[in-house]
Amino acid sequence: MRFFKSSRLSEDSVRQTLTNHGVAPERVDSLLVQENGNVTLALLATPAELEAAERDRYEIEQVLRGIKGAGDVRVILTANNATGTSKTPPASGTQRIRKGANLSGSVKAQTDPSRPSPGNILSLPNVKNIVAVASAKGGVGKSTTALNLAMALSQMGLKVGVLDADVYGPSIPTMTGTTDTQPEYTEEKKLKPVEALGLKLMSIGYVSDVDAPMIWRGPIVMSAISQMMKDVDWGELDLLIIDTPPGTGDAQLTLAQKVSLSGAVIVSTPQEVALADVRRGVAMFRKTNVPVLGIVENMAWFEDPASGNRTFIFGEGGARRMAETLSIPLLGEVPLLPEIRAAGDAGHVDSQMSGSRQSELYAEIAERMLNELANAAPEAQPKIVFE
Ligand SMILES: Nc1ncnc2c1ncn2[C@@H]1O[C@H](COP(=O)(O)OP(=O)(O)OP(=O)(O)O)[C@@H](O)[C@H]1O
Repeated sequence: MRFFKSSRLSEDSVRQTLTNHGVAPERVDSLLVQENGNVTLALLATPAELEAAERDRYEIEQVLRGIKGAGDVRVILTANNATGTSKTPPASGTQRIRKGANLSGSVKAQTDPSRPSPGNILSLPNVKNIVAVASAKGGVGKSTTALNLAMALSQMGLKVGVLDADVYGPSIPTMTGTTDTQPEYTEEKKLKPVEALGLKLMSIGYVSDVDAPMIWRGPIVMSAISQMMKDVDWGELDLLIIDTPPGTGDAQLTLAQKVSLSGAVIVSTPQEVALADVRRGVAMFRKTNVPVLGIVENMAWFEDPASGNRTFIFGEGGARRMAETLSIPLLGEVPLLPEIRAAGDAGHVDSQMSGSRQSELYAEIAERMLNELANAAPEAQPKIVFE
């Protein structure tokens, strides 16, 4: 899609208005003024100034809405890119922007006496369960697990959404072949999730320019995630799976504290060094009273396609032992399967699903996870009958 400067409302006049209201030009990360007067502005903010920046964001939105000729106005906060340099300005005649997101809306704040931060708990009224899929390290197959698990749950007849909150490397658009899809808006100016593979999908990759590596710290990660939760029209869902950013730092802790999670699934590879991280992940969720539904051991072994012989590249049974030690269920062991990698990279995760080894493995994992969820929060369960 190409955007052209408006004859009525120009980028220059918006910039001038911003300057008049004390917004330093270097804080403008990107600006889009569409022909119909819609304005989308990304403002730079550092984690330290986030609260004040949120107030600014609101005020600036009001000011821009007041300009003659302005249509929909969206102001979003963003972090500096890794080098601290601003991005290349748009070519003349057209204006480039992070994919625009209408990220204003409402979310029901819910108090939960069992959580350490009873204020600011984010829940979604029509979503029965929110489950985080987490890993202490990147690259262990967290997104692969989140997506395949979501698909297995959907194939059981549940309404499932996936929120790709892996701000460091959103991979759900690639894995679902939806990188070129831009979410549309509802009449209420909420983002419609992208629908693919029977799932409702939303990713930071749809609403942000992911070309530039970003520094995302806890508050900014949380701000992005809460915007993606509350400003997306998820509709009724039995389960929303959150593909979380890898790690056990402040970003993950904030997420565990502030999102009303029904539970967490931890993904790990089997080697000891990875398992040491699992302890930290489990401790973090336990500290925030989020039930750990279990561990998925990914890349558990390599299986020779010809002979069926297994090679335990990363060691054998590590996650099983760790699950026993920590008294959490082992939801499943997924071997290194070339078709899992190929399907994920090609954006055809569903191509191997029907009746395949992969589909059976993830169906078992999904079934165990639902059982754990039923134990953790029996009153919030989706109704499902196994035959
Ligand atoms: N069981 C598996 N067999 C074969 N390939 C796999 C398996 N699990 C994951 N992969 C591949 O490993 C790579 C990393 O997986 P994925 O993106 O899911 O990891 P991640 O933990 O989400 O990583 P990041 O944190 O960097 O996003 C992908 O190319 C994926 O297709």
